[in-house]
Amino acid sequence: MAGPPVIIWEHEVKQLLRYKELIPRLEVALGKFSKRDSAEVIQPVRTTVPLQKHSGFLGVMPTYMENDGVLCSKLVCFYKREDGSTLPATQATVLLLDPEYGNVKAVMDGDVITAMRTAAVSAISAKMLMPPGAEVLAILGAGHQALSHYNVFTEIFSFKEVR
Ligand SMILES: NC(=O)C1=CN([C@@H]2O[C@H](COP(=O)(O)OP(=O)(O)OC[C@H]3O[C@@H](n4cnc5c(N)ncnc54)[C@H](O)[C@@H]3O)[C@@H](O)[C@H]2O)C=CC1
Ligand SMILES: O=C([O-])C1=[NH+]CCC1
Repeated sequence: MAGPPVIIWEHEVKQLLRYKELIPRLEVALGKFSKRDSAEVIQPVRTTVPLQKHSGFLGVMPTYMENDGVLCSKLVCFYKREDGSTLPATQATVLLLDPEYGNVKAVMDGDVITAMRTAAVSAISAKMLMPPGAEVLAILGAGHQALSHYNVFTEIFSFKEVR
């Protein structure tokens, strides 16, 4: 009989996730996804449920990696907030399941995962597309994604200036 799921809170995800480990793992996962081999990665397009009354959406984002034995789904709610609102624009949770039995093994805070994963894949694309010798990093906005993009881009590249 499987025990109850482990809960991994935001401060624990923050301690565990490091760009220097996340980036190579994402590069491997993206490579597997590109092979279009269903034993490597099955990742259907995100399903969204409109939350019209609240100007938002629930997004459901499942993935199965049969060869790696990984079954998980992110649940993310995102909203169009009024200017000056202090409410979060995005809130996410990631569930890790046992693919053989179907029980939930871990419930993880998804906010830090969302911030870091999104910025990390931007950095991976920049590794391939950025002109050599680029000196200025420009970021539009100053929210969560702006901060995580600032963090990863300044960690792995050398810019003279950030705007
Ligand atoms: N593809 C993905 O995996 C993800 C995409 N997102 C998207 O990234 C965007 C940013 O998300 P967060 O950083 O979490 O939101 P956030 O609410 O923390 O930050 C948004 C920032 O944009 C600024 N902003 C809004 N309108 C602007 C304008 N016209 N000009 C300049 N700045 C403006 C706001 O002042 C705020 O600083 C959203 O569109 C969100 O849906 C977020 C998470 C994951
Ligand atoms: O994919 C994602 O995590 C999100 N998309 C828009 C807000 C969050």
